[in-house]
Amino acid sequence: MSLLEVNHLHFSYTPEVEVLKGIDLRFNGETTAIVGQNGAGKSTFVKLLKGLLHPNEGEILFNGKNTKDYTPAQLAKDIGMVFQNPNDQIFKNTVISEVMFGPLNIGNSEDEAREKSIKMLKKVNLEGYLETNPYDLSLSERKMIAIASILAMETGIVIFDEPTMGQDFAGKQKLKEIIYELRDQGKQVICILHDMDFAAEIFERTIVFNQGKVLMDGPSREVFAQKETLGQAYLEQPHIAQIADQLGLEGSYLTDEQLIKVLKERLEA
Ligand SMILES: Nc1ncnc2c1ncn2[C@@H]1O[C@H](COP(=O)(O)OP(=O)(O)OP(=O)(O)O)[C@@H](O)[C@H]1O
Repeated sequence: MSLLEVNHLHFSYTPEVEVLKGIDLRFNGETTAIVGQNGAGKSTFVKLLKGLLHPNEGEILFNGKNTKDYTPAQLAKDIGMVFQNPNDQIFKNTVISEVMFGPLNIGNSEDEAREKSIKMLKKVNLEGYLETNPYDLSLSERKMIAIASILAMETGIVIFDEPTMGQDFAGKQKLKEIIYELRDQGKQVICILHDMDFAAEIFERTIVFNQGKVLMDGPSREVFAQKETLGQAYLEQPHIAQIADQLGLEGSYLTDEQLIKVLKERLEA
């Protein structure tokens, strides 16, 4: 039994346009990137996983049980989702009350919620801003507040919608640390990304959405090696793979380290 199982999923916002056109996927713990051009249906898909939208056809099973048989409160304990735009998520007037809202909402005591929230705010380097209004901070800091809020709920599944958008190098390094830590804790991480370099470097599995369907699904190394198929979804290979291609190297290169190792070996030979 898969942790999350998606069968024959169809979804439309309006009767004229079908946004998801039959998705079948299983999630069994591997860190997973979802990529695809704008409008491919990625955000819609994760909103369905989180139970914010409901399928028109097909089903989503969490631990073998249809998500429509869970209440939103039950699902909230297990599936956390960081929205693409933190302004859609943040509504409290201090950082600490914003982060505590989720844990309190799923039944943590005031003390537990505060303790978990401070721990997560430390993780994103915002523990110095507990009483600050989130809207007095930058957008990238608000993104980190939104991330801390979801992490503080300690859900087994964590979904990120575009977490790298607007983050500088340090922010991306922080995200990388967080994703690795969640993976090491045995949590299911699913992450929508436009940054192919980040997807290729960090995620074990990559799913490519194209026009409401799954175009590719597999180990990131295999998916990102397929330049032509990525092109069909208007996606580019990660930069490292492009450089390796231009150098005429065979094989799949996803990280600087992999490419540097091979180049050193060649120079030394
Ligand atoms: N609330 C809505 N009502 C009607 N149509 C919507 C709504 N939200 C999204 N859509 C449409 O559904 C399609 C898929 O949108 P979705 O946001 O899921 O794509 P996406 O792959 O996440 O794109 P992006 O990378 O730009 O976030 C798009 O054509 C979009 O315009």
